[in-house]
Amino acid sequence: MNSTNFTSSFLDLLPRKRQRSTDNWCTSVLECGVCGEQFSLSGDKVPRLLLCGHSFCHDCLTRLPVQAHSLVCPMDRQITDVGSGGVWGLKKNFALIELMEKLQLGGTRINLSKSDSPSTSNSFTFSQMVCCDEDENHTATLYCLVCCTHLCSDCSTTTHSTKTLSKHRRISLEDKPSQPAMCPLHQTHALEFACLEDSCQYVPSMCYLCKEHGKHKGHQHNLIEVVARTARSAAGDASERAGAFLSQVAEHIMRSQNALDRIDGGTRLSTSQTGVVERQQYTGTAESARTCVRDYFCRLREALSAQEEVAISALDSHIRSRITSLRRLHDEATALRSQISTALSHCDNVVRQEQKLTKQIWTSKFFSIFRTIIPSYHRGQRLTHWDICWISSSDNSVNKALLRPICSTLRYQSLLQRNYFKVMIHSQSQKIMNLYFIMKDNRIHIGRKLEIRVVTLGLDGAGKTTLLFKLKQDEFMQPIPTIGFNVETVDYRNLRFTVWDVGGKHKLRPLWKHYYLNTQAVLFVVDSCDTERFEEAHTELAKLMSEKDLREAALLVLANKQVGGCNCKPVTLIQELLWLLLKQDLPGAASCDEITSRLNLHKLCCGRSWRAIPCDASTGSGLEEGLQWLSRQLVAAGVLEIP
Ligand SMILES: Nc1nc2c(ncn2[C@@H]2O[C@H](COP(=O)(O)OP(=O)(O)OP(=O)(O)O)[C@@H](O)[C@H]2O)c(=O)[nH]1
Ligand SMILES: [Mg+2]
Repeated sequence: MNSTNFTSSFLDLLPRKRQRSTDNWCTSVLECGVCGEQFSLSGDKVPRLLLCGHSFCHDCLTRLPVQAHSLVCPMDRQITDVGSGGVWGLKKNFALIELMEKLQLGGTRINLSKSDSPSTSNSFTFSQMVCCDEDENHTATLYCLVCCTHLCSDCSTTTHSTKTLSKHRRISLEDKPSQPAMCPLHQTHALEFACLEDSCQYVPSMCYLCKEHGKHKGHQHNLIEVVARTARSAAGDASERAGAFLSQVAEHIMRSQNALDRIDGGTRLSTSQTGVVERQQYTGTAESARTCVRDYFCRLREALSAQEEVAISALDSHIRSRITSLRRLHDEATALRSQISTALSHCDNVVRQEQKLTKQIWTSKFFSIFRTIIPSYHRGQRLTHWDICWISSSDNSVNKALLRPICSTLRYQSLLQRNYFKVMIHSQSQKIMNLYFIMKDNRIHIGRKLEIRVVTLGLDGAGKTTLLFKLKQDEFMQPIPTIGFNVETVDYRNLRFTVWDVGGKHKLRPLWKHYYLNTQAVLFVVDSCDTERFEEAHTELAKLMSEKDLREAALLVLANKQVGGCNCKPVTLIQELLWLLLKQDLPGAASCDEITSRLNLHKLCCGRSWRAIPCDASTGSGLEEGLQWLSRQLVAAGVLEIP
């Protein structure tokens, strides 16, 4: 039945005098304002309520545009927030639904159906007043499914009073099926019962004959209406639960959407005072957090840049002060340099004058020496290479000037010794200038020092390193045992001794041979107190003396650890105490003569220039004597002569 039928039936219910005035009201209240179709109690045409109070059917609302979860009322443009659940989130217009239900139950026949047929779906049907088939004056309230008759209550009792007819099933007229379904096997009988047997393989609906005599005989069964009502109520419950669940889901969706909106932000519609709908952009918490972080780092950068400025300005001021002080120092240094230059030039002048003077002095000194030598020669005393020695040097300038007058003088003399003459010619031809005259102990030297290579050997603990440091620095030290070697240069008069001190431990002695080559003198140190090791010292010395590379080397045996460098034993209490305090030169120290004898030096060093000298590294006594002897021996051996 269409909407017009429903409206007219409804209006029939109203008092006649009100029918005309309420005509428009019924139309607007019971019909959707968008599609113009009547509302239904459920389904697509159920009325849903907007915030502004207007109701529209569900179907039309779903077709309206939703912007930012908001619907605009097609009537008055008011905004309704539908949330994330969409149209499903809108409340049904229960007042309208209740009204429609009351109209249905109000004694007047209202047929609220949800038929699938297009003609009846989604519409109410108000049936006409049905008369009782037995008596037209009666209004039918029952329908007999077997007789297919409309009956009032009284007529139903009277007509179906017999035993057979009383079994006819009669239903309320409201439940009368529009087209009663007929049994396919017994086409004159309606389908009244439903089979409840799970194992039944036949169609579950059955007629009376099927139940009593047919395939469903003996099966559990119930009335179709009862089964349908049960099923309907179960479906209703399920639908209710689904609806509740749906609203829960919608609520969750709405909450999550709200949370998302709070985080992300977005757009919302709002109505201004003038009634214009406006879009409003709002920011989420994420953007606020980003802004906070940006602000923080911005402030941090500003603070850093301020600190940078402060640091740079402090650095600048420090640099400025340093530059100022350095400039001042530079100026002072420049002034000092000019003063020193002036002083140097004065010094140069003085030196030049001094050199002239020196040259004259030396020339006259040489002449006097020559004058001494030459008369000696005249007297028959022969000049040997011991008396005159000539050493080369790279320093040409001064001595060339010195040699010239000497040479000329010597040429003038006719009585020159052969060696002497040869030396002078040699010097002229090669233009080598340093000159040494060694006249017995009376030496004169001009030029650089003579290099002498000396190696110090001896047993471990003899005092080699102590002696070396005493020679070099004139101080008594407590050295650690030497592993490897020490080397020092010691200047003595016009000589420069390069002294190699090699460790004397037993396992280091095989390394001694690497120091022999070009050695001009050997210092063999003996611990005078360690008498028990004299034999060992003798053995090592004997090995040394047999070395080919040391054949020409002078040997100086230093009997170390002797007080005052002499052989005296401690006789006074003070001497005794000194020995004990310094742990030197114990009373049992052997004398130099004893050491000479114990080491058998006379035999061991036969044919070589050697000497044994007592010494003391703590006081340095005996060292001067040793060096003096050594220098003489080297000169005597011709080590200092020009080859
Ligand atoms: N009483 C006394 N002790 C000395 C003297 N000379 C050295 N000594 C001590 O003897 C010890 C050994 O001295 P060093 O110079 O190390 O002996 P070394 O010959 O170099 O020994 P190595 O390096 O092992 O070959 C040290 O404790 C020195 O202080 C001395 O003249 N008198
Ligand atoms: Mg040493």
